[in-house]
Amino acid sequence: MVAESNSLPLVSNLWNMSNFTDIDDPFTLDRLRSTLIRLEDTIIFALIERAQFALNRSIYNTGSLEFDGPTGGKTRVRRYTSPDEYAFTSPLPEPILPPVKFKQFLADNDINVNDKIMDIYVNSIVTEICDDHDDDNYGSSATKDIDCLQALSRRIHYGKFIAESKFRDAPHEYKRLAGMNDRDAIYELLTNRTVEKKLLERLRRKALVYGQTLDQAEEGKSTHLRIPVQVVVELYERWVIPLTKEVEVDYLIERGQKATDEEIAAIAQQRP
Ligand SMILES: O=C(O)C(=O)C[C@]1(C(=O)O)C=C[C@@H](O)C=C1
Repeated sequence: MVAESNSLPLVSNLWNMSNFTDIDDPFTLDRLRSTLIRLEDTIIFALIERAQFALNRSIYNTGSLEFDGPTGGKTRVRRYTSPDEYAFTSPLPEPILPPVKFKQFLADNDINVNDKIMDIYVNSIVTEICDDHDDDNYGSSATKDIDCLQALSRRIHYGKFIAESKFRDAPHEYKRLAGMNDRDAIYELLTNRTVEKKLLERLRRKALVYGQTLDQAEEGKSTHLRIPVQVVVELYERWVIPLTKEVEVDYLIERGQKATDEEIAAIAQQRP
């Protein structure tokens, strides 16, 4: 049996059934951006969860993170059949739930930057948020690592959906630039500096509020933050946004080069 899902659920977890069957077009830029905003919360809380444990350097020796704990379990409930979930381990066990038929939005592609995310996470992120000592909480630390990695991966690969939406808004222009393999021009065209600035300001406020222990009466005044605000903002500035844009450029190059003139005309008619 194949379960039906008319639209890609954007707010609930995608490997569950959709609550969003009544949304006409779940792929407008505004809707997609609202998912990115919600994922900010997921990422900040995942980092806070990880930061309660020490760095425990030894768990990052080759092979240590390749365990079948949460990844295996979530695979069984079809997490990685969802078009915005990319597993860090393989091979994956077969899901025990029937497959969901997701509405096709993305063009076929095999863009996957999980190796880069893993490298950056291990060498530049977890080292910033955790105290550098060993507290023996290896299992808990690794479990929280998987949560952080999976949330970051989902956010960054969401760039494909954003890119497809942008492509449909300006198909001729993206096809032309992709035809010239002009990555820089595509990068400029997809960049929205106002959105990025607002995002970083919002993130600063969220990290400040979510990171508080609330052991002081007045909100916003707590001196005990569970994670440094600057680390969260820099994480986005240095890694999350640039990697999302890299995914977007990769996707748009492939998308534009493969699109036929007939397809471009049809898209332009749908989204004048
Ligand atoms: O919201 C968009 O338009 C995106 O492409 C996403 C994003 C981001 O990573 O947050 C990336 C590029 C834009 O400059 C703005 C924001």
